[in-house]
Amino acid sequence: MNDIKLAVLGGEGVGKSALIVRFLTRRFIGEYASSSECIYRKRLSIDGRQLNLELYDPCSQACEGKLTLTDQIHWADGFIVVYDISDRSSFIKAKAVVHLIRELNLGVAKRDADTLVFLVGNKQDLCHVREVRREEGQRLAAESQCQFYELSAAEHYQEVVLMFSKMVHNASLGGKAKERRRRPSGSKSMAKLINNVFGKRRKSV
Ligand SMILES: Nc1nc2c(ncn2[C@@H]2O[C@H](COP(=O)(O)OP(=O)(O)OP(=O)(O)O)[C@@H](O)[C@H]2O)c(=O)[nH]1
Repeated sequence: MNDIKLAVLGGEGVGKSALIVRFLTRRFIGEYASSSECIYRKRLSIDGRQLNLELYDPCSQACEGKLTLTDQIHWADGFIVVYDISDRSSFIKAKAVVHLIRELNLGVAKRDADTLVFLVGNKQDLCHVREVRREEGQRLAAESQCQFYELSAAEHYQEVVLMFSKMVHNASLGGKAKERRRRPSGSKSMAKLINNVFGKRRKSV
């Protein structure tokens, strides 16, 4: 069975957990416990093949044993780099992350380079307070050979699922045999994820 490892990266509060939880549970919850990094696991069937999906959700705050960004990049097969369209500083951070991925992935085959980094402008529902134009995201994606999405974890369930499904599909075709840096701890089962979302959320919506 194939293992697919995806890292959802980006600045603080851009909606990384919201996107992951939306994809895994269909739900959008206003606030998430985010004091620790974690890996969510899910079994998927894509094109008739069974896959073990691991989704890495980093913790933006300093926490013990936290993977460095470089470690995160080495660990993953594919990257979803998220910014918040209503926060320019998050776009600058996303740009830096994309550039670092490109620097560290110089040896990756061109086909993989094109398909395995997605740039995602989240919180499209906040377009009335937009600070990053859609064209800027598109330009960065084109310059950096990423696929571009602008969507809202809060309002666009179908788009979120499509985006993750496309990435899983691309990563499953990548057939990567690269050395993986496995994390023995810090993983969460679906039960724990649901507990995290519903039992420990910081505040309700
Ligand atoms: N309006 C709106 N708010 C969103 C959306 N996605 C996430 N949020 C909100 O943005 C805030 C941060 O969301 P998180 O999912 O915790 O973001 P994160 O990137 O995981 O945060 P850290 O782990 O702390 O870096 C929360 O208040 C979410 O409710 C969205 O699509 N639209």
